[in-house]
Amino acid sequence: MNYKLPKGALIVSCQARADNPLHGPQYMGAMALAARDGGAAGIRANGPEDVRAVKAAGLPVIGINKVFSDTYPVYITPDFASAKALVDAGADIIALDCTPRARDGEPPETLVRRIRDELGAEVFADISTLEEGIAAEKMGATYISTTLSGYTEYTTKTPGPDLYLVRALAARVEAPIVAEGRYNTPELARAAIDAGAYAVVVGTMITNPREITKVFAREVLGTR
Ligand SMILES: CC(=O)N[C@H](C=O)[C@@H](O)[C@H](O)[C@H](O)COP(=O)(O)O
Repeated sequence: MNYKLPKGALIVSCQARADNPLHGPQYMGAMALAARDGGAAGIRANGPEDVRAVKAAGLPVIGINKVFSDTYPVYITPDFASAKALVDAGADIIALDCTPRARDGEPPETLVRRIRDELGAEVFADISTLEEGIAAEKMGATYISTTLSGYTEYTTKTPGPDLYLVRALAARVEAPIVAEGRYNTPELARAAIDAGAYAVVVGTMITNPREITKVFAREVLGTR
């Protein structure tokens, strides 16, 4: 199988919410260029505007569309329309929440099939447990990513990444496993590959200067 993401890839997530001074496609486009020049082999970006901007780096783009709801916990590309907007903007791969949690509309198995068949895009399943990863592979997801470990109501957020989940998935799933979430040092990113990950996504510690500054400030000011 020919995957759009190369094996052993470092993927850089270029995201900045509205409250972040770096919010906006101009900044995220520049982040993607910097990430590419530093050796990233793929970019993860949120929303059609940022996806369009990060395409300029010429790397495979994993698009997500965060849509928050007062009623449902699922917010990462929760429906077909949000996925289609990303493909229209140039995303090569669509990441979506593949947990079985309640959402407004089609279940993940239908979304995965429609994204593959109707939009012709690879599917990147964001999951939080081993069982969800096994289910996402059966749905036909191209990649299985640990993105949501620690961010669902039934998983625990540890200070570090969930390397146990990477190992467990690598032992049970044929599809490429992507390690994502709190890979905050180069050593942890490498540990993910050693644990069986096909690729690793790093966001905050590469592309969020505010959060990186906080880490330094806590240490320097002794407010840890
Ligand atoms: C849970 C959720 O919504 N995660 C998001 C998914 O796109 C992003 O906010 C994370 O920054 C991304 O997963 C990378 O992780 P980290 O920033 O820890 O390297």
